[in-house]
Amino acid sequence: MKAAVAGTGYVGLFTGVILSELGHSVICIDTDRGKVALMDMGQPPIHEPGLAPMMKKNLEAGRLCFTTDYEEGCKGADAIFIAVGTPEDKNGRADLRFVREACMSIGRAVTSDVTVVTKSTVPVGTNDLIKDWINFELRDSSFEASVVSNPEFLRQGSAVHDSLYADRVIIGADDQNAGDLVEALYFPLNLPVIRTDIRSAEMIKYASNAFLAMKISFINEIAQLSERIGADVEEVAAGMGKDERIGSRFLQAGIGYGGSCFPKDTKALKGMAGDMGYSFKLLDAVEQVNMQQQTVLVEKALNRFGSVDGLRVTVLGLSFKPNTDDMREAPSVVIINQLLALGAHVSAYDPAAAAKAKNILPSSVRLVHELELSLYNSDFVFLVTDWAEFKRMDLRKVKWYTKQGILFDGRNIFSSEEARQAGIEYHSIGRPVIYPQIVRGQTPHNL
Ligand SMILES: NC(=O)C1=CN([C@@H]2O[C@H](COP(=O)(O)OP(=O)(O)OC[C@H]3O[C@@H](n4cnc5c(N)ncnc54)[C@H](O)[C@@H]3O)[C@@H](O)[C@H]2O)C=CC1
Ligand SMILES: O=C(O)[C@H]1O[C@H](OP(=O)(O)OP(=O)(O)OC[C@H]2O[C@@H](n3ccc(=O)[nH]c3=O)[C@H](O)[C@@H]2O)[C@H](O)[C@@H](O)[C@@H]1O
Repeated sequence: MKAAVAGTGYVGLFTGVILSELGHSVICIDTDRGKVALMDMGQPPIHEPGLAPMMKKNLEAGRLCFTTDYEEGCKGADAIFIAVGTPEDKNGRADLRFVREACMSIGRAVTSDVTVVTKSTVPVGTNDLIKDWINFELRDSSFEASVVSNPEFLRQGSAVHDSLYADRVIIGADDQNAGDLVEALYFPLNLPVIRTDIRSAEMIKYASNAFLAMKISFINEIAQLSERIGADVEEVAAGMGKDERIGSRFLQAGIGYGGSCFPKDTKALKGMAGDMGYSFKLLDAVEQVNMQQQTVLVEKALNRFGSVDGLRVTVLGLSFKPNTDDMREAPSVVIINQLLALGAHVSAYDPAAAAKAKNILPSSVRLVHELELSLYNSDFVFLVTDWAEFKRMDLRKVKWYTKQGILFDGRNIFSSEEARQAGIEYHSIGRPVIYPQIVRGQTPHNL
């Protein structure tokens, strides 16, 4: 089959690459010329493990190509996917500007009846608008658009796996044939398919993201309490997660969720509820806890040192999660700005996100290109993103290279035992502080 995909961010590019991997002929359309030129040469504009070889293979096989031209893209397409961004607007609602522009371009370009498949995360009811926007452009022709809601559930950093082995494919369609067409496109993946009406499909996406965000905020509150009460949140999460009704995933306590979706989608869902005269009380708390959690590392440092004014801090990890260079809503930005406001000197290291971070962080942040170098001579270390490179690190390096061997781990990537053996002072989330073995006559403060 032939598919077109409008928008080549994470979701659009993956939709295109995966559909071409399944043997379909795919053309991806993006208004960003620079991006299209890059992708035409086989270079993905995002850092995502496994993407580049898959993209190159399908480009070379002639199943995948890129364009800025909607007429070229839409010509003969059995289905046209919309995967443009739906960022937060100034009121916390989803900004549908790009979706609307894509619809207008599709409506002007198609030369037959068309099935439009919405991958972008859009508020409930938007697919009705999408249909209207496209059909308005088609008003002088005999053609008509059908719409299908097909939300995306991939995670950045594991998008190849998530796409090939998705837990489910949601197909929301009022038109049976349009729904069948989308189901046929995914057929080779042999995934569980759930067919629903359009509004339920739209809601499934927001409800899923909000629920996952709630799970994270819940475990972060348990972490706060564990610290105060003398429990270990890692033990608690492991014990809770064994209950199949709860499940072990998304119970990792830390410095709060970030990224391009949880923050904006929880706000948008709250906004949708508000528009219906309903106050979504749980989501208020989820957001509040998340904001509080982004400040815990700095609070711990203030408790430990009294003031961080003039101290040198190494921040390990800048992207909002590992295996991506995405800096959107990254907790690192909030944390670094807090540190700078308190007079600390910040050096940072990230295995992939330095280039993107450079445009976002204040110029006073020293971006270092090697882990060991970033540690050298600092007063303490903040671990902010759980990159595998940090998990593999010999923890003794914190003792060897920094002034006092003090690590604040915002992702709990080391066990208390590892910290003990490395002889460092180790502060983490929801667990007791580990101090190096006290040598006679010394306290943790002058070790
Ligand atoms: N990033 C993620 O991991 C996931 C994102 N989503 C949702 O998917 C949608 C897309 O998100 P991202 O891929 O992160 O988007 P993005 O914001 O990274 O990229 C959007 C792309 O669309 C292009 N674009 C804008 N207007 C256009 C137009 N009129 N025609 C063609 N291209 C146009 C932009 O140039 C850009 O390349 C959003 O609704 C998001 O909530 C859903 C699941 C996962
Ligand atoms: O709609 C979207 O865009 C996507 O949003 C999330 O995916 P993503 O944002 O890529 O990454 P996650 O792995 O969900 O992590 C989000 C944030 O939560 C944090 N997190 C995650 C899990 C956890 O247990 N604890 C925790 O703090 C991560 O560090 C990160 O900052 C969802 O997991 C995807 O299913 C969804 O498709």
